[in-house]
Amino acid sequence: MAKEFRRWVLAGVKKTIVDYGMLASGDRVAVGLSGGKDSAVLLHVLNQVRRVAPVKFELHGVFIDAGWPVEVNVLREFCRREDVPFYYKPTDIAAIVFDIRQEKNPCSLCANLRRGALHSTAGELGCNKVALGHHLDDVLETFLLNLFFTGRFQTFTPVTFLDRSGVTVIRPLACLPQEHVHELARLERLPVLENPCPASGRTRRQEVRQVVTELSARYPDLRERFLHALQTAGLRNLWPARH
Ligand SMILES: Nc1ncnc2c1ncn2[C@@H]1O[C@H](COP(=O)(O)OP(=O)(O)OP(=O)(O)O)[C@@H](O)[C@H]1O
Repeated sequence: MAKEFRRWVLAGVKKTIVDYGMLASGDRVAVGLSGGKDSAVLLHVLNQVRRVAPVKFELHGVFIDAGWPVEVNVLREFCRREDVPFYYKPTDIAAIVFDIRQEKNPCSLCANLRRGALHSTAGELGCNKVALGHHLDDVLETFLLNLFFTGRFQTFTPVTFLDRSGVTVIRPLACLPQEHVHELARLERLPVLENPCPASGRTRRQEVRQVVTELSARYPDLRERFLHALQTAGLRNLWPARH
């Protein structure tokens, strides 16, 4: 059963990679490791894809240290086990967000700074791609966050080319619901670090996550329907721009 599940997840991720043309021969991919389950699964699964894929690409694990105490050696050891080089980048992000800027809603600034540091570190390492561990629940939550708080239809895309840094961001787990990502992390006993962020657990994203949990108890196919809607959305079905 567990073997079947592993195979099913691997096949799903491979399909997403092929469907969206995420990887090509010669790619050097910086895999953003946050210490959380999602990015641990991302590295583990990409490494399996690497072993069987017809295209040859490299993986590099990258951890951006925002300035909170974390057990970085756990990530170093995880990368060693996966036989992937590990890079550690110290930064002052926590001090900028909480002490200097004293942000009331710190999450988006913190995420932007971490992402900026990850892209520039990828560039320093000669990586042309950055892989992030966002899964289908993240895509849905981001869609709802944008709808509820900014009035826009907008969410992460599976592949995004960034003009400024010249790197391409890929999200190989984008079609996989969170419960499957977490189940694989459990089965494979992947390392998970405690999130030391003081804002963790009381964010708008947590609020929307609760909404998704409630809605999916009532409409169990919600995530799959949302994914289908995203993959088949046509502008014809939306309103035209106003004159
Ligand atoms: N400190 C970091 N260093 C490197 N990459 C990071 C870092 N923080 C986040 N990332 C990357 O960005 C993705 C999305 O970040 P986010 O903070 O939303 O994490 P998450 O959805 O809780 O996922 P995870 O379970 O991996 O922490 C992560 O999956 C990871 O690939």
